[in-house]
Amino acid sequence: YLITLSPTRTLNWRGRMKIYFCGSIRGGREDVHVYQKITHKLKDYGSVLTEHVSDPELREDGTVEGDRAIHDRDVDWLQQSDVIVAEVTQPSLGVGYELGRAVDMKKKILCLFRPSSRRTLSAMIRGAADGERFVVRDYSEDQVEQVLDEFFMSLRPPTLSWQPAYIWPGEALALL
Ligand SMILES: O=c1[nH]c(=O)n([C@H]2C[C@H](O)[C@@H](COP(=O)(O)O)O2)cc1CO
Repeated sequence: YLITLSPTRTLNWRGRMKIYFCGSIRGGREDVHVYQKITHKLKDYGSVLTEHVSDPELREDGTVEGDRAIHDRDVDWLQQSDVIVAEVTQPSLGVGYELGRAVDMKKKILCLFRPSSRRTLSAMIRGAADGERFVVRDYSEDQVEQVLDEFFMSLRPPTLSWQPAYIWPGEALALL
């Protein structure tokens, strides 16, 4: 009973996550095709709150009122999200800011960097990695799916302390 119920719960949890995807907008749109690939794959794992980031048609005017609305909406989405995935190859102030706020909110974070760009990732991102809550992965474009699968499969569902009977023995061991 325990063994059959728990994997189902875990799968349901994985497919229903709220995912905040970060990618450069005003920092430069050169990598938008990679953002599309990532967003497409992320949908296997839940809903992507920031789908507009990967929209090649995205146009924004940059008015003060508009910017405040974008900022407040995005901070609210960050708060709601279960996990943050950021493509950090193209440097972006907004993405850096989002990551800093997300660290403060103690969110689970995956940063994806492509060394083939010949850029060097900021020390404030590479140096924030702890391999647990803040993960930085070097990857190439053709590895998008594999890298995301590995990351999401490594996530553990939140502990349901009020529902201990549904914890699979394997998970219970992992939580110890
Ligand atoms: O129009 C926008 N909409 C929006 O959601 N953002 C957020 C999401 C992106 O992950 C990030 C991009 O920041 P930047 O524009 O500084 O590159 O900021 C940023 C802008 C423009 O700065």
